[in-house]
Amino acid sequence: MTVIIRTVAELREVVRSWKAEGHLVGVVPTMGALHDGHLSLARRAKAECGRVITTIFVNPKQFNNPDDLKKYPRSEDADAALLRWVGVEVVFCPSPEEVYPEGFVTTVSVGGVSEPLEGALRPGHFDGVATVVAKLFGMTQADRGYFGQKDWQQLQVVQRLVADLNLAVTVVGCETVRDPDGLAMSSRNVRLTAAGRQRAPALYAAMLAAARDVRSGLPQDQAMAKAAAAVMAEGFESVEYIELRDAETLGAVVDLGRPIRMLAAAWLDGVRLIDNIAV
Ligand SMILES: Nc1ncnc2c1ncn2[C@@H]1O[C@H](COP(=O)(O)OP(=O)(O)OP(=O)(O)O)[C@@H](O)[C@H]1O
Ligand SMILES: CC(C)(CO)[C@@H](O)C(=O)[O-]
Ligand code: BAL
Repeated sequence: MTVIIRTVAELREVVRSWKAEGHLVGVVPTMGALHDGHLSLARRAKAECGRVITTIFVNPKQFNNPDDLKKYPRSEDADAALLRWVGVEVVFCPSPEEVYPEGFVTTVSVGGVSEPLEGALRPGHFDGVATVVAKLFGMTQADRGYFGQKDWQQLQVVQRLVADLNLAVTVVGCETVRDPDGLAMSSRNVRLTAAGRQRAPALYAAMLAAARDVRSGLPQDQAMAKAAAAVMAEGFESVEYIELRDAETLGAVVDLGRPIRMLAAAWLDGVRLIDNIAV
């Protein structure tokens, strides 16, 4: 049975009873408007944990753009139905006041890995993410937390947060789920026009081509510039970045022996798409 819980007190009560029964508890943090990407995280959590909580909370603190927050898709009833189908035990849907009651003043700020790319382009975003994720770990007392590789930099920020604060949770990074044409699933995709949706897979295609170019010896800068040009030729409004970075620190690639990630952000139809691949 799937139960919807809205208060921290009730959640703590349920988790206390699960732990007393010896269950491993998994948490899948989301902002709702669920798609198969989210459900893949929930299924993985179900396979690995005795009890699973999916959280649905559109966290105002991580939106640097008020318009983006206002337009963020919300579909709680449909989300609950999908989670019931996957069999998660609890859907935790707190109100903003429950998460940030009067008097709340703490901000968790992860250095280093939070600073470039998304951190530079969305000021305050990762402070908002780190703060709410730390709170969700505290509220759920989860043993395992499931995050998507689609938000690669976020995943590295969460790993750093857990390591630096010695949080007793294991972070599990899950593969990006894509539509058949290659577009990474994202809640914001519903805001694309039909024509934009047709063009959107060009981002992933350009990244795959750039990875092939780099492997066959084209200098990094030229390969990334070629990819950006290919995306613009498909009618994207702008490319914020297509870059190769150290996969863990998100710093510049200096050691070719370490894992490298290509990360991109681009605007299409007024929607900001992000993606990343291993190189
Ligand atoms: N296509 C995907 N494959 C795997 N995991 C995903 C995918 N999309 C989102 N996730 C993961 O689901 C969790 C919740 O993400 P979130 O609710 O922000 O959804 P989203 O689709 O990324 O929405 P948006 O990017 O528009 O904010 C995050 O850990 C995120 O990385
Ligand atoms: C991890 C998260 C749920 C925190 O609000 C959010 O950033 C997301 O949906 O990726
Ligand atoms: N999926 C990452 C959360 C955000 O874009 O705000």
